[in-house]
Amino acid sequence: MAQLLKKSVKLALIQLACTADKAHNLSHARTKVLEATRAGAKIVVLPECFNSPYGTKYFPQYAEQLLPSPPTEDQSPTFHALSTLAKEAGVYLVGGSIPEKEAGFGSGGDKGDGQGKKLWNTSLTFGPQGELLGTHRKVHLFDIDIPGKIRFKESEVLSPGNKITFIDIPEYGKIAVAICYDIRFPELAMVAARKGAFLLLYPGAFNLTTGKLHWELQARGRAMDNQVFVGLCSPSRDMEAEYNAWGHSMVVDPNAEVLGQLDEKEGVLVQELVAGRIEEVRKGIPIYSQRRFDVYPDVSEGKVRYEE
Ligand SMILES: O=C(O)CCC(=O)C(=O)O
Repeated sequence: MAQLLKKSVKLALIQLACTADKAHNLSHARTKVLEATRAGAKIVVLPECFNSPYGTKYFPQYAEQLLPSPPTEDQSPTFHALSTLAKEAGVYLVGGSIPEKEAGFGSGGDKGDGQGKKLWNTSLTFGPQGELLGTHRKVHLFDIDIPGKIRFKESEVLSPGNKITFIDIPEYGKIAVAICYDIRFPELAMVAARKGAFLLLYPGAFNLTTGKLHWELQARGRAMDNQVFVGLCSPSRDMEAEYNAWGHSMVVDPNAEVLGQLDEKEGVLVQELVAGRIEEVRKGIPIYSQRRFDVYPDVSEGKVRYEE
Protein backbone atom coordinates (compact mmCIF):
# COMPACT_ATOMS: atom_id res chain seq x y z
CA MET A 1 0.00 0.00 0.00
CA ALA A 2 1.22 3.51 -0.79
CA GLN A 3 2.67 5.44 2.13
CA LEU A 4 0.44 8.24 3.44
CA LEU A 5 3.49 10.50 3.78
CA LYS A 6 5.22 9.97 0.47
CA LYS A 7 8.61 11.34 1.49
CA SER A 8 10.11 12.65 4.70
CA VAL A 9 9.57 16.34 5.28
CA LYS A 10 10.57 18.97 7.82
CA LEU A 11 7.66 20.66 9.54
CA ALA A 12 8.15 24.00 11.33
CA LEU A 13 5.86 25.48 13.95
CA ILE A 14 6.36 29.19 14.51
CA GLN A 15 5.48 30.09 18.10
CA LEU A 16 5.16 33.76 17.33
CA ALA A 17 5.07 36.64 19.81
CA CYS A 18 1.82 38.22 18.61
CA THR A 19 1.07 41.86 19.37
CA ALA A 20 -1.70 44.37 18.77
CA ASP A 21 0.25 45.79 15.79
CA LYS A 22 -0.87 43.91 12.68
CA ALA A 23 1.88 45.24 10.39
CA HIS A 24 4.52 44.27 12.93
CA ASN A 25 3.01 40.78 13.31
CA LEU A 26 3.14 40.27 9.56
CA SER A 27 6.75 41.38 9.18
CA HIS A 28 7.79 39.43 12.28
CA ALA A 29 6.06 36.33 10.92
CA ARG A 30 8.07 36.79 7.72
CA THR A 31 11.35 36.88 9.63
CA LYS A 32 10.48 33.70 11.51
CA VAL A 33 9.17 31.81 8.47
CA LEU A 34 12.40 32.61 6.61
CA GLU A 35 14.35 31.39 9.64
CA ALA A 36 12.42 28.10 9.52
CA THR A 37 13.09 27.83 5.80
CA ARG A 38 16.82 28.18 6.39
CA ALA A 39 16.53 25.23 8.77
CA GLY A 40 15.09 23.15 5.91
CA ALA A 41 11.37 23.32 6.70
CA LYS A 42 9.03 22.73 3.77
CA ILE A 43 5.74 22.97 5.66
CA VAL A 44 5.52 25.97 7.98
CA VAL A 45 2.71 26.79 10.40
CA LEU A 46 1.75 30.04 12.15
CA PRO A 47 -0.43 30.28 15.27
CA GLU A 48 -4.14 30.96 15.66
CA CYS A 49 -4.97 34.70 15.40
CA PHE A 50 -1.32 35.48 14.74
CA ASN A 51 -1.94 39.00 13.49
CA SER A 52 -4.25 40.29 16.20
CA PRO A 53 -4.73 40.02 19.94
CA TYR A 54 -6.90 37.02 20.82
CA GLY A 55 -10.27 38.19 22.16
CA THR A 56 -13.80 38.58 20.87
CA LYS A 57 -13.71 42.35 21.19
CA TYR A 58 -10.74 42.53 18.81
CA PHE A 59 -12.13 40.37 16.02
CA PRO A 60 -14.34 43.00 14.33
CA GLN A 61 -11.53 45.55 14.29
CA TYR A 62 -8.86 43.21 12.92
CA ALA A 63 -11.09 41.23 10.55
CA GLU A 64 -10.30 41.09 6.83
CA GLN A 65 -12.51 40.25 3.90
CA LEU A 66 -11.36 37.14 2.05
CA LEU A 67 -14.23 36.66 -0.39
CA PRO A 68 -14.56 37.02 -3.29
CA SER A 69 -11.20 35.32 -3.68
CA PRO A 70 -8.60 36.57 -4.25
CA PRO A 71 -9.36 39.64 -2.17
CA THR A 72 -7.77 42.98 -2.99
CA GLU A 73 -4.78 44.16 -0.97
CA ASP A 74 -7.10 46.56 0.85
CA GLN A 75 -9.61 43.87 1.68
CA SER A 76 -6.96 41.53 3.05
CA PRO A 77 -3.36 42.62 3.55
CA THR A 78 -2.77 39.34 5.37
CA PHE A 79 -3.86 37.22 2.40
CA HIS A 80 -1.31 39.04 0.23
CA ALA A 81 1.45 38.99 2.84
CA LEU A 82 1.07 35.23 3.34
CA SER A 83 0.89 34.48 -0.36
CA THR A 84 4.03 36.55 -1.04
CA LEU A 85 5.81 34.96 1.89
CA ALA A 86 4.97 31.39 0.86
CA LYS A 87 6.44 32.16 -2.56
CA GLU A 88 9.51 33.95 -1.22
CA ALA A 89 10.24 31.10 1.20
CA GLY A 90 9.23 28.39 -1.30
CA VAL A 91 7.18 26.56 1.33
CA TYR A 92 3.69 25.34 2.10
CA LEU A 93 2.51 27.94 4.56
CA VAL A 94 -0.39 27.24 6.91
CA GLY A 95 -1.14 30.80 7.91
CA GLY A 96 -2.43 30.19 11.43
CA SER A 97 -5.74 31.99 11.51
CA ILE A 98 -7.16 35.47 11.20
CA PRO A 99 -10.55 36.98 11.91
CA GLU A 100 -12.45 37.01 8.61
CA LYS A 101 -15.39 39.30 7.85
CA GLU A 102 -18.17 38.87 5.37
CA ALA A 103 -18.37 41.46 2.60
CA GLY A 104 -20.39 44.37 3.87
CA PHE A 105 -19.61 43.76 7.53
CA GLY A 106 -20.10 47.07 9.30
CA SER A 107 -18.31 48.52 12.27
CA GLY A 108 -21.05 47.41 14.67
CA GLY A 109 -19.00 44.47 15.74
CA ASP A 110 -21.22 41.49 16.37
CA LYS A 111 -22.72 38.68 14.37
CA GLY A 112 -25.77 40.77 13.80
CA ASP A 113 -23.78 43.93 13.05
CA GLY A 114 -27.13 45.46 12.21
CA GLN A 115 -27.16 43.76 8.81
CA GLY A 116 -26.61 40.13 9.73
CA LYS A 117 -23.07 40.06 8.32
CA LYS A 118 -20.72 37.47 9.74
CA LEU A 119 -17.25 37.01 11.19
CA TRP A 120 -15.27 33.77 11.22
CA ASN A 121 -11.96 32.49 12.59
CA THR A 122 -10.23 31.44 9.38
CA SER A 123 -7.03 29.72 8.33
CA LEU A 124 -5.46 30.20 4.89
CA THR A 125 -2.90 27.82 3.41
CA PHE A 126 -0.65 28.82 0.51
CA GLY A 127 1.66 26.81 -1.71
CA PRO A 128 5.22 27.62 -2.85
CA GLN A 129 3.99 29.53 -5.88
CA GLY A 130 1.95 31.77 -3.58
CA GLU A 131 -1.26 30.00 -4.59
CA LEU A 132 -4.13 29.57 -2.13
CA LEU A 133 -4.54 25.86 -1.45
CA GLY A 134 -7.27 25.85 1.17
CA THR A 135 -9.33 27.78 3.67
CA HIS A 136 -10.62 26.50 6.99
CA ARG A 137 -13.15 28.32 9.11
CA LYS A 138 -13.10 27.12 12.71
CA VAL A 139 -15.92 24.60 12.95
CA HIS A 140 -16.27 24.36 16.73
CA LEU A 141 -16.42 27.73 18.44
CA PHE A 142 -14.57 28.14 21.71
CA ASP A 143 -17.41 28.66 24.18
CA ILE A 144 -16.41 27.67 27.69
CA ASP A 145 -17.18 28.88 31.20
CA ILE A 146 -15.11 27.48 34.05
CA PRO A 147 -16.16 29.50 37.11
CA GLY A 148 -13.32 31.46 38.67
CA LYS A 149 -10.94 30.48 35.87
CA ILE A 150 -11.96 31.36 32.36
CA ARG A 151 -15.01 32.35 30.38
CA PHE A 152 -14.72 32.73 26.63
CA LYS A 153 -17.59 32.84 24.14
CA GLU A 154 -16.46 33.06 20.55
CA SER A 155 -20.06 32.54 19.45
CA GLU A 156 -20.89 36.03 20.75
CA VAL A 157 -19.21 37.40 17.63
CA LEU A 158 -18.14 34.53 15.40
CA SER A 159 -20.02 32.13 13.18
CA PRO A 160 -18.79 28.57 12.72
CA GLY A 161 -17.37 27.05 9.57
CA ASN A 162 -19.10 24.03 8.11
CA LYS A 163 -16.53 21.64 6.70
CA ILE A 164 -13.46 19.49 7.18
CA THR A 165 -10.45 20.93 5.38
CA PHE A 166 -7.82 18.98 3.49
CA ILE A 167 -4.75 20.36 1.78
CA ASP A 168 -3.42 18.15 -0.97
CA ILE A 169 0.31 18.32 -1.49
CA PRO A 170 1.19 16.06 -4.40
CA GLU A 171 4.80 15.77 -3.22
CA TYR A 172 4.01 14.67 0.35
CA GLY A 173 0.36 13.69 0.73
CA LYS A 174 -2.75 15.02 2.37
CA ILE A 175 -2.89 17.31 5.40
CA ALA A 176 -5.95 18.25 7.46
CA VAL A 177 -6.10 21.74 8.95
CA ALA A 178 -8.42 22.71 11.80
CA ILE A 179 -8.25 25.37 14.51
CA CYS A 180 -7.65 25.08 18.25
CA TYR A 181 -10.97 24.06 19.90
CA ASP A 182 -11.61 21.84 16.85
CA ILE A 183 -9.06 19.45 18.36
CA ARG A 184 -11.49 18.58 21.16
CA PHE A 185 -13.73 16.83 18.67
CA PRO A 186 -12.13 13.50 17.85
CA GLU A 187 -14.66 12.84 15.11
CA LEU A 188 -13.12 15.52 12.90
CA ALA A 189 -9.63 14.09 13.38
CA MET A 190 -10.84 10.56 12.82
CA VAL A 191 -12.60 11.42 9.59
CA ALA A 192 -9.55 13.33 8.38
CA ALA A 193 -7.23 10.43 9.17
CA ARG A 194 -9.52 7.79 7.72
CA LYS A 195 -9.76 9.85 4.55
CA GLY A 196 -5.98 9.65 4.24
CA ALA A 197 -4.39 12.64 6.00
CA PHE A 198 -0.84 11.97 7.23
CA LEU A 199 -0.78 15.09 9.40
CA LEU A 200 -3.36 16.93 11.48
CA LEU A 201 -2.43 20.57 11.99
CA TYR A 202 -4.06 22.77 14.58
CA PRO A 203 -3.02 26.40 14.90
CA GLY A 204 -4.24 27.00 18.45
CA ALA A 205 -4.12 29.20 21.52
CA PHE A 206 -5.00 27.26 24.64
CA ASN A 207 -4.84 29.18 27.92
CA LEU A 208 -3.21 28.69 31.30
CA THR A 209 -6.19 26.72 32.67
CA THR A 210 -6.94 24.29 29.87
CA GLY A 211 -3.46 24.33 28.38
CA LYS A 212 -1.93 22.68 31.39
CA LEU A 213 -4.68 20.06 31.54
CA HIS A 214 -5.44 19.24 27.97
CA TRP A 215 -3.03 20.63 25.32
CA GLU A 216 -0.55 17.77 25.25
CA LEU A 217 -3.23 15.22 26.07
CA GLN A 218 -5.33 16.29 23.09
CA ALA A 219 -2.35 16.29 20.73
CA ARG A 220 -1.22 12.86 21.81
CA GLY A 221 -4.77 11.56 21.93
CA ARG A 222 -5.53 12.56 18.36
CA ALA A 223 -2.19 11.06 17.25
CA MET A 224 -2.72 7.84 19.17
CA ASP A 225 -6.31 7.24 18.02
CA ASN A 226 -5.50 7.93 14.40
CA GLN A 227 -1.85 6.92 14.15
CA VAL A 228 -0.88 10.05 12.24
CA PHE A 229 1.39 13.02 12.91
CA VAL A 230 -0.12 15.95 14.82
CA GLY A 231 1.17 19.54 15.05
CA LEU A 232 -0.15 22.20 17.43
CA CYS A 233 1.09 25.76 16.91
CA SER A 234 0.46 28.41 19.59
CA PRO A 235 1.43 32.05 19.99
CA SER A 236 4.05 32.58 22.68
CA ARG A 237 2.83 33.62 26.12
CA ASP A 238 2.43 37.31 26.89
CA MET A 239 1.46 37.99 30.49
CA GLU A 240 0.76 41.64 29.61
CA ALA A 241 -1.95 40.60 27.15
CA GLU A 242 -5.58 40.01 28.14
CA TYR A 243 -5.44 36.41 26.94
CA ASN A 244 -2.44 34.41 28.06
CA ALA A 245 -1.65 31.68 25.55
CA TRP A 246 -0.26 28.39 26.78
CA GLY A 247 2.53 28.15 24.21
CA HIS A 248 4.14 24.69 24.13
CA SER A 249 3.78 24.22 20.39
CA MET A 250 4.44 20.58 19.70
CA VAL A 251 4.82 17.86 17.12
CA VAL A 252 3.62 14.38 17.96
CA ASP A 253 4.37 11.22 16.00
CA PRO A 254 1.90 8.49 14.96
CA ASN A 255 2.80 6.51 18.09
CA ALA A 256 1.76 9.47 20.27
CA GLU A 257 5.35 10.29 21.18
CA VAL A 258 6.18 13.98 21.50
CA LEU A 259 8.89 14.57 18.89
CA GLY A 260 9.50 18.14 19.99
CA GLN A 261 7.92 20.79 22.16
CA LEU A 262 8.65 24.44 22.91
CA ASP A 263 8.21 26.10 26.27
CA GLU A 264 6.06 29.25 26.58
CA LYS A 265 8.52 31.65 24.93
CA GLU A 266 8.80 32.64 21.31
CA GLY A 267 10.52 30.00 19.21
CA VAL A 268 10.63 27.94 16.06
CA LEU A 269 10.25 24.19 16.29
CA VAL A 270 11.53 22.26 13.29
CA GLN A 271 10.88 18.54 13.24
CA GLU A 272 11.34 15.90 10.61
CA LEU A 273 8.31 13.74 9.81
CA VAL A 274 9.68 10.43 8.58
CA ALA A 275 8.02 8.66 5.66
CA GLY A 276 7.02 5.11 6.53
CA ARG A 277 6.57 5.85 10.23
CA ILE A 278 2.75 5.80 10.04
CA GLU A 279 2.74 2.41 8.36
CA GLU A 280 5.32 1.06 10.84
CA VAL A 281 3.17 2.12 13.80
CA ARG A 282 -0.01 0.78 12.20
CA LYS A 283 1.70 -2.55 11.54
CA GLY A 284 2.76 -2.86 15.18
CA ILE A 285 -0.63 -1.90 16.63
CA PRO A 286 -3.04 -2.72 13.80
CA ILE A 287 -6.15 -0.88 15.00
CA TYR A 288 -6.67 0.21 11.41
CA SER A 289 -7.69 -3.29 10.40
CA GLN A 290 -9.28 -4.25 13.70
CA ARG A 291 -12.15 -1.79 13.80
CA ARG A 292 -15.59 -3.32 14.36
CA PHE A 293 -17.94 -1.41 12.16
CA ASP A 294 -20.46 -4.17 12.76
CA VAL A 295 -20.56 -2.99 16.39
CA TYR A 296 -20.37 0.81 15.95
CA PRO A 297 -20.52 3.14 12.95
CA ASP A 298 -17.59 4.31 10.85
CA VAL A 299 -17.78 8.10 11.28
CA SER A 300 -15.92 8.65 8.03
CA GLU A 301 -18.65 6.89 6.09
CA GLY A 302 -21.44 9.15 7.28
CA LYS A 303 -22.33 12.51 5.85
CA VAL A 304 -19.06 14.46 5.71
CA ARG A 305 -18.85 18.02 4.46
CA TYR A 306 -15.86 19.21 2.49
CA GLU A 307 -17.39 22.45 1.28
CA GLU A 308 -18.95 25.41 3.06
O1 LIG B 1 -10.05 24.13 24.12
C1 LIG B 1 -9.45 24.91 24.84
O2 LIG B 1 -9.24 24.68 26.01
C2 LIG B 1 -8.95 26.21 24.32
C3 LIG B 1 -9.50 26.51 22.98
C4 LIG B 1 -9.10 27.83 22.46
O3 LIG B 1 -8.41 28.58 23.08
C5 LIG B 1 -9.55 28.23 21.13
O4 LIG B 1 -10.33 27.52 20.50
O5 LIG B 1 -9.08 29.27 20.66
